[in-house]
Amino acid sequence: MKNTSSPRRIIRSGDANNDHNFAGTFPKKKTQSVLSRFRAAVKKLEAVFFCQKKGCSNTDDADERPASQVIEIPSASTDNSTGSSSKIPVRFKHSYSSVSFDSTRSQAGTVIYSLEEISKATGNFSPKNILGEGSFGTVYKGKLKDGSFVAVKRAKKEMREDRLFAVFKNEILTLSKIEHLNLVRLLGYIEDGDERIIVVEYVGNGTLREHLDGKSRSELEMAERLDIAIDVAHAVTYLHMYTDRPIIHRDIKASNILITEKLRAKVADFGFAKLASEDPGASHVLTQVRGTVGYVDPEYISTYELTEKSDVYSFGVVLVELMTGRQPMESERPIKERITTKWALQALKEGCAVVAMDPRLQRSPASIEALEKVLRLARHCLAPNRKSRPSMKECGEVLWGIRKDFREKNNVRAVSTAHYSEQIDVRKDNRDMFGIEDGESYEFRSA
Ligand SMILES: Nc1ncnc2c1ncn2[C@@H]1O[C@H](COP(=O)(O)OP(=O)(O)OP(=O)(O)O)[C@@H](O)[C@H]1O
Repeated sequence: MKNTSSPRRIIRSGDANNDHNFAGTFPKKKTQSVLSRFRAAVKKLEAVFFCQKKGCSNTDDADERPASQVIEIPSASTDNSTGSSSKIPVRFKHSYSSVSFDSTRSQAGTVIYSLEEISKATGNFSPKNILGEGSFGTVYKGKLKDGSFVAVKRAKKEMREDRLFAVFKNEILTLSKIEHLNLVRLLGYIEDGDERIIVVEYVGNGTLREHLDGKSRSELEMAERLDIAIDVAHAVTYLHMYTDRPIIHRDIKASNILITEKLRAKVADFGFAKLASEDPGASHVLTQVRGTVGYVDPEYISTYELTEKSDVYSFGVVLVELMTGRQPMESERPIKERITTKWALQALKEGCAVVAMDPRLQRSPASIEALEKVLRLARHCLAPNRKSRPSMKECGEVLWGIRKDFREKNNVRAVSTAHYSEQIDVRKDNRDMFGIEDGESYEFRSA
């Protein structure tokens, strides 16, 4: 997701071609039934995938974005990054590969909408229905015939066809495999002429970044921030552990976390996601570096090796954002504060984490304790060596503990506050009873 201040994407080009494009196009017979069109599409993609596996083609990675949206880091001249896969150190305990599809599962519940239907739903893509702009294109709010709301992601026309197809396909195929309360649900898609549209669940309360920037109606207190962190941890744990093959999101960031009316979180934007190999022994995939500046695992940048721990690193950055309210990089700040993770973890180290606490958060012993614990977990997630980082599941468990302690301590406070307000109420009753005006001094003596 993107707003004007959102960080830029990284694409590191020219390295191993272990990633593959989805080439080809969907069939376009409009008379076909919705389901049979989707099946045909998946079959075609499977054919391409198997062809790639046999070495028929070795195209570049799927998810290039337009040049204006990405940073291209020149490929390193070291032997693992010359662009020749033969020079890449083959350290695959197991290998991750490009997406393969389970045609029966991936179709479940997905609808192929007609352009007319979606055009109508969005008021002919009216600017007043624009929810935001991303590197893929414009996102509109749509209202379907049944009255339900959807988010309509319409790809930019000027995007190069093959690149666009790849991003589009990656998002559809990844989303069609998943179903979790904390992940934005794919509802359907459109491929019609040069139109590429993805229809997803509408999440109506903005992004986490907007909330942290104070651009939304509701303030996020510590309790809500802990809930959101847990929701994201659950969503990513599900991607890493409970799908048929692990999925690495590769772009976990505050602007890709959508907030519901109840202030819970849903992770969105699967344009960069990757599926793991079917080989259960594999430990990583060699791939072009994708992600957003400030969130990308430095070990992934330097080795090109992608594992689930790269998502854990990005999650560590999000934890720091949640506690400080700041963006990962703030160039207007004094030098020491420009890289938010560094600044906040230094404050933690010096025993003054509260200095880095979001000024919007209420200060209480319970919230300061939660802040310190979350920053400690973030430090763990941000470990330079991925082996030292916790799994996403462990992050979720630690956060559960933090939330439990916070709630208990907060409840104690709430109870004592309630007791205090009860006393105040009693006093007020007594005032009323004795007709004493507010502000007048009074004294009650026990009988
Ligand atoms: N499901 C949704 N429900 C409601 N609003 C959404 C939804 N998806 C996206 N948006 C809005 O549209 C904006 C752009 O989203 P989009 O996913 O296109 O960005 P993006 O392509 O991920 O950006 P980038 O790729 O540059 O990170 C978001 O910031 C958000 O405000």
